[in-house]
Amino acid sequence: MEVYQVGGSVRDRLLGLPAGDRDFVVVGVGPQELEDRGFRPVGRDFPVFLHPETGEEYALARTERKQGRGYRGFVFRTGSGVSLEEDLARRDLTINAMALAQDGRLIDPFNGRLDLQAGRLRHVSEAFREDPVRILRLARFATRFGHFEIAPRTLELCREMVASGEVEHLVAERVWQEMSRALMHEPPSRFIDVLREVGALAVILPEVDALFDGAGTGRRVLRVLDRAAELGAELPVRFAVLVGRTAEDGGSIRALCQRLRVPAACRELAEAFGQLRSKAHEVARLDADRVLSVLGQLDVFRRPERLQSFLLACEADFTAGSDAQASSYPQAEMWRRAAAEARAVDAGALARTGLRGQEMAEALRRKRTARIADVLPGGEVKKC
Ligand SMILES: Nc1ccn([C@@H]2O[C@H](COP(=O)(O)OP(=O)(O)OP(=O)(O)O)[C@@H](O)[C@H]2O)c(=O)n1
Repeated sequence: MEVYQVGGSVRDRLLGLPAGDRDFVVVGVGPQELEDRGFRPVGRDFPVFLHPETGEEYALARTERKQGRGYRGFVFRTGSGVSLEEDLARRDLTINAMALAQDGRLIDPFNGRLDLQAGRLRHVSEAFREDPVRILRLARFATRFGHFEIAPRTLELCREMVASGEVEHLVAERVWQEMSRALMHEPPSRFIDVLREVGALAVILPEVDALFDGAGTGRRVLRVLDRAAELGAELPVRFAVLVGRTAEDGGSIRALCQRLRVPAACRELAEAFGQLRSKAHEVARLDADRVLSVLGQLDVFRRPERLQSFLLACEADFTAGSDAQASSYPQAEMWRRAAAEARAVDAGALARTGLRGQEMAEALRRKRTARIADVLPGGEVKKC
């Protein structure tokens, strides 16, 4: 049996990048022979096996052919008759379609190395069409390798795939998997730009796509996204600034997140950012009651860590782009101090004085607003 290292680990090795997971292709044997050698079958849809010692993935060389729509619509031919070249030919991009033989020889029938050197993302063959996830992967690689260009025919192919309705059948988990990885590269706006360029954004994130129709909100959102990346923001912050402003058109961030099965931490921050960003910027003009109400909406009493992410999203929003007056965000410090003061009120001590229910809530509110007022620039409590 012949064994070849294939896919992303070969690409990254040629780029001199640290090795991630290695994948292997096995040629010249069938599934039974691999099992006889102690490999454990794991693939539900494809014949993939784990090496008995290293646990690395070994797949039988296979060809795929599309049957029906969506991610599960594959039938494939596999077995000892499929060659390495046939296997490589059904892969997505030339830079991902190289193989390394055990003696160190590079097998590169589609000139992946040349494309890697030239900084070019190019599909291997028309078989690219078989899997719409590849559009997202293309956009992700374009983001990860920021200086790479996408071959015109590859872009055209993606547009044709979108036009044929293929992208509508993407499984939510796969979309989120690619998007969440892509947003962590720099600058993350490239991911959105590529998806827009091929028309896929309108299908995957129509709410975000719509921001590009009118007064420049879309471009502005992308600047904020890149600024969040510059500030070293985590995924929830990047996601929040990307989708937060879709609520302004009456859209529902919740519905968007449910559709894509976005994790709760990302969804909650996006909703908070969407609702509260303007108030956060204006803290100097808010009275203590309003400040307390925002802190309550952010749930900072039960989840103090949320404030930090929220403020980072707001900072990116406030300081992004050429039209920003400010490069710093002093509001963040005000919010932190206000939150610290509000949290310092001893609710337990109040409860021990015998206050209950509404009275207790009111007393707590008054104590908190009094302390918050001390650290606000105006220094006053609104009388109500
Ligand atoms: N939709 C897909 C997914 C994967 N592949 C092929 O399978 C290989 C392994 O895929 P995967 O491990 O998911 O990604 P990598 O390319 O290794 O990239 P990353 O470093 O981002 O994991 C890819 O290189 C590519 O040859 C493909 O052709 N089409």
